[in-house]
Amino acid sequence: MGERNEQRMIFPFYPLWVSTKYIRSGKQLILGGYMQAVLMAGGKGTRLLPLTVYRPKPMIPFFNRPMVEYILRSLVEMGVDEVFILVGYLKERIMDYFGDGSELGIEIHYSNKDNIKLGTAGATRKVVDMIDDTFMVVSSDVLTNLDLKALYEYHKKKKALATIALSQVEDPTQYGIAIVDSKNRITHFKEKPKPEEAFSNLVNAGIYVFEPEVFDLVPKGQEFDYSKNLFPKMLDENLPLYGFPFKEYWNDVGRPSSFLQAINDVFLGKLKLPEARVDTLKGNVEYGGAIFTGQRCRIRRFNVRGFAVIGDNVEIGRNVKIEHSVIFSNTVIEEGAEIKEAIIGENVYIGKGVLIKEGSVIGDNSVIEDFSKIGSNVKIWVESRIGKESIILPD
Ligand SMILES: CC(=O)N[C@H]1[C@@H](OP(=O)(O)OP(=O)(O)OC[C@H]2O[C@@H](n3ccc(=O)[nH]c3=O)[C@H](O)[C@@H]2O)O[C@H](CO)[C@@H](O)[C@@H]1O
Repeated sequence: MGERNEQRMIFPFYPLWVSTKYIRSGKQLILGGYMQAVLMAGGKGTRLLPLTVYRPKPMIPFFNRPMVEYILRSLVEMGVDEVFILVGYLKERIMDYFGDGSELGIEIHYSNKDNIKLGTAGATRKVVDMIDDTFMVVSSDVLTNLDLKALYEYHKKKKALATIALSQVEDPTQYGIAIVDSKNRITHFKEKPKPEEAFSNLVNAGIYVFEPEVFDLVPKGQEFDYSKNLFPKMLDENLPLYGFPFKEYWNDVGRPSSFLQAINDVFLGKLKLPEARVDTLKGNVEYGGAIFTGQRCRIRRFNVRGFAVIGDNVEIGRNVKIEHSVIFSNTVIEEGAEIKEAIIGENVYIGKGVLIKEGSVIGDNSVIEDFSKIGSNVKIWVESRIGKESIILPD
């Protein structure tokens, strides 16, 4: 909003409907020819702690790129020209990495830099004055093969005021659930239902299309959420809120287990990431597993089962066994260590013969000394030091 006001001061006689972004970007003044989107990236990612102590959830590396980069690239691919990123928690990490968006070929602006608690719809409200036409809002947490263009066109065809992409899941209790009528108009919506209230397994996938005027329903400067406030309000007022059920891959990476699942799904070809460059390095694989490494790694012959996804500058000693695990950058794993279904943070030292069991997460900058054992589902906080031959068990 601030930016537009500034521009209006510079060009005080531009009629209101001429958006200044056309002037900035030199794009053609064709209605509908310029697409804008909003990316929600202010959340804390609490369920992924300790991985989110030093990085916001969207910046968690996924095949050595921030997770959010994939959805941003999908927006670019569908023709989006300008993205407003709603930042908050650890915003600098996002802003430093993506800058003005020129490397991705889009124009990026950041909003809610003061991290005011406005909720997702309230924070979008702040940038809506800069948006002239139908636009998309996407969560930065999701990895999906959903055809964003098809969703956008569906919204247009239905003449909806808002359309929610709906995925089908087995357990809907962690999500917002919707019931649609035969024309896919949403008739009921409930955020995070109790098991007995779970009347549908069609869930809000965190990807929406809106007409800007919907935001007249959103109070300025107040906390207002899409799922808890805006969608129920639209239903109360009988406004056209549509669902777009889709069957393509979708994973909202809520927990360490769903993060590992998403990695596995890339190797299985279920989740397609153009940038993932998944390779199987034959010769290093004893049981038949797939390995993906970043740059400048020093790796001895080691055993992989399932997969090992390894960041930059990682050192791995002899006879290490890695099974369905992810190792972030700058980490050292000494001889004979065994790591199973775990996520090892950045700049971690894992001593000789250390055993890390399934479901564990080791926070950044930690040291696990020789022959220690980390039990199943243990979260080791950042900067921890686990002395030699220690045993850490879950609660
Ligand atoms: C209340 C809400 O939205 N619920 C939806 C959200 O649940 P979920 O519990 O995942 O909602 P979160 O609050 O974690 O975050 C949703 C999105 O909003 C962003 N964010 C969050 C808080 C904040 O202050 N600023 C901000 O930008 C997050 O980065 C994220 O991209 O996504 C699910 C799909 O994944 C949907 O099924 C839920 O209906």
